[in-house]
Amino acid sequence: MDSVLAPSSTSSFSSPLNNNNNHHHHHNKNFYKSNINNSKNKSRFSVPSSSGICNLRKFSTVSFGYGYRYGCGCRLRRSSGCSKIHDSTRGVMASSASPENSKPKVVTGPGGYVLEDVPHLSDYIADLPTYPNPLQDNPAYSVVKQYFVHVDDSVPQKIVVHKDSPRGVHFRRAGPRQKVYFDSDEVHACIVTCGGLCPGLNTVIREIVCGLHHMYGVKKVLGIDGGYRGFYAKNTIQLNPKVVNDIHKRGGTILGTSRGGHDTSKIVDSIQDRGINQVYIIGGDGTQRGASVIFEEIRRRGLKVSVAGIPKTIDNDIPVIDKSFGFDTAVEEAQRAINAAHVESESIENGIGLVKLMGRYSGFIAMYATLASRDVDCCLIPESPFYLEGPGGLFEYIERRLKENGHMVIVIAEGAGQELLSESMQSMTQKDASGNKLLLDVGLWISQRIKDYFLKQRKMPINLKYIDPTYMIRAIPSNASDNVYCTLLAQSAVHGAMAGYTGFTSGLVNGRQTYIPFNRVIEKQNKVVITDRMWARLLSSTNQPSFWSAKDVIEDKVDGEESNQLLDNGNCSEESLVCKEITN
Ligand SMILES: Nc1ncnc2c1ncn2[C@@H]1O[C@H](COP(=O)(O)OP(=O)(O)O)[C@@H](O)[C@H]1O
Ligand SMILES: O=P(O)(O)OC[C@H]1O[C@](O)(COP(=O)(O)O)[C@@H](O)[C@@H]1O
Ligand SMILES: [Mg+2]
Repeated sequence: MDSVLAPSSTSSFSSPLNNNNNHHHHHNKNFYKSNINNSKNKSRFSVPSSSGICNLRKFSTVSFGYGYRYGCGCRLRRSSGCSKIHDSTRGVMASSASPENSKPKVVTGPGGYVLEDVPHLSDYIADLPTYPNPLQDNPAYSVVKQYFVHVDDSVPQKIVVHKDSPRGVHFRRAGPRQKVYFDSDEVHACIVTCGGLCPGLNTVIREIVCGLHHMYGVKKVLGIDGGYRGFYAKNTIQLNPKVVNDIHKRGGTILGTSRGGHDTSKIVDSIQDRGINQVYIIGGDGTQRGASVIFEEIRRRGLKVSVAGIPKTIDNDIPVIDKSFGFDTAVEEAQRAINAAHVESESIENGIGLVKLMGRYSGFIAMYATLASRDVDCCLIPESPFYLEGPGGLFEYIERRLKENGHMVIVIAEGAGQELLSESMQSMTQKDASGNKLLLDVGLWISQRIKDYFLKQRKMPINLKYIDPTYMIRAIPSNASDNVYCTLLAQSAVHGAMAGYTGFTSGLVNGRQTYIPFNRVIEKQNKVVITDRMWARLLSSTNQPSFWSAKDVIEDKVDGEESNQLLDNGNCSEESLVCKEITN
């Protein structure tokens, strides 16, 4: 690595990698106190409240960059006794700290090597003490040849390269570090789950709690009830290995979830008030956006609080990562609905089995469920516009399949054909509490259109059975492979937070666990690329029309340059998940 292009914009930048010689502070419980007292703004820290002086030993946060930012774990802060001091402190912080967001940390090296690094607490807090990683005394890990991840280990985003290709973008490899930035007793972690359900949420919760407890001896873990708003509007739940022991066998999230309710300053106030110093945020694209602004506010206040995201999305629409947890489970569960549709349609004359699957903007579940099943004759996804009437349209294809085969199965993603629906129904302006567009039910709509066309227009008897298993798929526990995947994601997040990294999402890139900066997971959406080989495989397995005219194909070949470029820069391998990152 030869240069840091854009380190954090805070006053002091010290690489976490070079900062391993501070462990002489180990067990110095008065560390914060002594350093605060050494600060040139020392007088600010001894303002008495009506209930006495706040216990400096309880301070969970320090920053020396501006000399007078601090946080406090004191429970009295919201009470009349302490609020004046703390509120005024927030005022001071707001006026003194840099208002702009942190800049991406990019490190370059020889041969076109680029590391898109994640922030570290030491980027904005000077002289943080480090401690030996407690894992080195863990008997389970004593057999591991290489205990700790090398400080320079990184994972390439693109693994298909040419002889002369530059080394390209890399992400920091996840895993335990030799030195950690939290003493076990000092850690007060919290976990929150936001957005829609996804198989595996409980496994991630379980493994964060057990990982913190068993690997790092952390005892204080708080569950935030009901998503982001739970930080300031709900009770919390104490979590320990006993409480979470068998939750991975249940669907949903034991913590509850919600959409909307993201109030950054109330959330960060709550984090500060409770003395929380590690925040684990499990959720989809919206949640990671929320996590990113929470991180920025925490950094702005100079708090020693690590923010770690774990990407959750049943739709698999988060970019960079190979695939999201719960996706395999969803594809597997979708087989049951597709099988039912097949059995039903096969058993009656001109039977049509129609299955709606989730996928708001990305049709991965529908595509993979179709490819896995082999009973599907047509798969409709949001990325591939289709039309109903006329040559090359859906109705013509249905009629042909019924004549050839006597029955057919159609899989449709919930976000497919929305533009056709909005033409015939009122426009889609409604949004959910998080600001996501509320979709019209494409399954009911298309069922009706098919029935009207064949029964009324063509006077051809058909039997259509519509199955909507969407919430049944989302609500089940994760399968075996997702359980293992969830464990790795959760443990990686724990290792990262303990090592002082922050503002990162834990994710699988080319089969290796990495830390990805928030900006990379929130800037785009992962989409099926319909001009790539995986969609061609699907078309050839179903024999469905592409719904593309020759003109469209030629036009797309011209536009295609862009998507190929995206593919090159993206995580997508044509042999695994074929995808495209689009800008929101
Ligand atoms: N741009 C944003 N900034 C801050 N918070 C957001 C943003 N988008 C969504 N959120 C919050 O993230 C949470 C989950 O978002 P949502 O879109 O419902 O689900 P998901 O995270 O699964 O995509 C909600 O509480 C929502 O308020
Ligand atoms: O009815 P809800 O809970 O809003 O969920 C429906 C949506 O949730 C999803 O599963 C995606 O949810 P997320 O954005 O939370 O990942 C979509 O497929 C679907 O449109
Ligand atoms: Mg989402």
